[in-house]
Amino acid sequence: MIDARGLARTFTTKRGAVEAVRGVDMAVGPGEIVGFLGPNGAGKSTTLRMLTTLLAPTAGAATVAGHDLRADPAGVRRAIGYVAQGGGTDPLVPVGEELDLQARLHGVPGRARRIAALCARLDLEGLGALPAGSLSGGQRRRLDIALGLLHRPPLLFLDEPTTGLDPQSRGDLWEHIRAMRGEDGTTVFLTTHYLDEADALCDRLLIIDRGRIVAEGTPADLKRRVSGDVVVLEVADAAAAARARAALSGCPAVREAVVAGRVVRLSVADGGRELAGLVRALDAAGVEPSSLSLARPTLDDVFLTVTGRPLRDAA
Ligand SMILES: Nc1ncnc2c1ncn2[C@@H]1O[C@H](COP(=O)(O)OP(=O)(O)OP(=O)(O)O)[C@@H](O)[C@H]1O
Repeated sequence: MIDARGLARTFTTKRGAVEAVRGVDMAVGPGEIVGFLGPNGAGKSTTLRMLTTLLAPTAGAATVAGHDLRADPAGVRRAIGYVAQGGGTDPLVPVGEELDLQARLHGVPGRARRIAALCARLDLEGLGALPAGSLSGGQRRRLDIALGLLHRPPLLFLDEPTTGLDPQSRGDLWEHIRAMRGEDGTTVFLTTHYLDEADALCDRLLIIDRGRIVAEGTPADLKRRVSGDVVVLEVADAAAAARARAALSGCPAVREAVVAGRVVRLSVADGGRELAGLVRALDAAGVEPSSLSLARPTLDDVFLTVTGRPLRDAA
């Protein structure tokens, strides 16, 4: 569905060239839900804008939904759905009118039937007469997705689909996205800042950092790459965190110690056995943790291992 080779984009600014995307290779198969993950400024939006023809690449090539990005951008546009961050609906226009207008614009055959089917599937029934601006956050996002799916695209791009939604609405939307893939086999390519979303929703993840893909695989594969345990401790302030890091870095059991604010994350081979030694080292350094926990690796830890910095705090 997506096959990109060396896709790159450099912006020319007054202060010089900005290499936003430095050569991205990716292959996304039909029916996959792929999450595109990375901290702020990593190059997610720029890549997405190139794949959806909104921005021309400065180097590289891609085939998207069977069409060449450079030679046939109109073909790409006809074959994809794109739901931008925050959507694009007019808040004053009633839901039913918006759907009908967009269906006409796309020349959707049997449009009343198509709209009814999408509204049933995305839980939008009975909302036709309401202006889009009066919908809840979750309903609005589902309306945006319905609009993106009207012309039955085999590939749907979602830019941060659940940002700003409450946990319940986020979970609901994940269900809808999974159902859509299950029923129509729609391929979904989504960007997200949420690691739980990447973990729960996506079949496969691509992690981008500084314009390059730095890791890819299923969430489980990626987590398996980080062997051992993670010890997370919270201390009083940043100065104490720096002291804790210095003291713990000297322990042979600690492979890596990274500080983010008042939190110190340690990568250790066997957390259960080594915990007592870590506490003694902290004690000797005069640092008293306010909390200490032992956990299995998360996607955050994967990012830390791959790039040497935490994803969430970098974001
Ligand atoms: N039009 C532009 N002109 C100059 N630099 C740009 C432009 N668009 C993006 N950039 C720069 O390119 C880099 C990548 O930006 P991009 O928006 O793709 O990152 P992102 O991963 O989507 O970040 P976010 O999560 O904040 O949306 C950043 O350093 C950004 O400042």
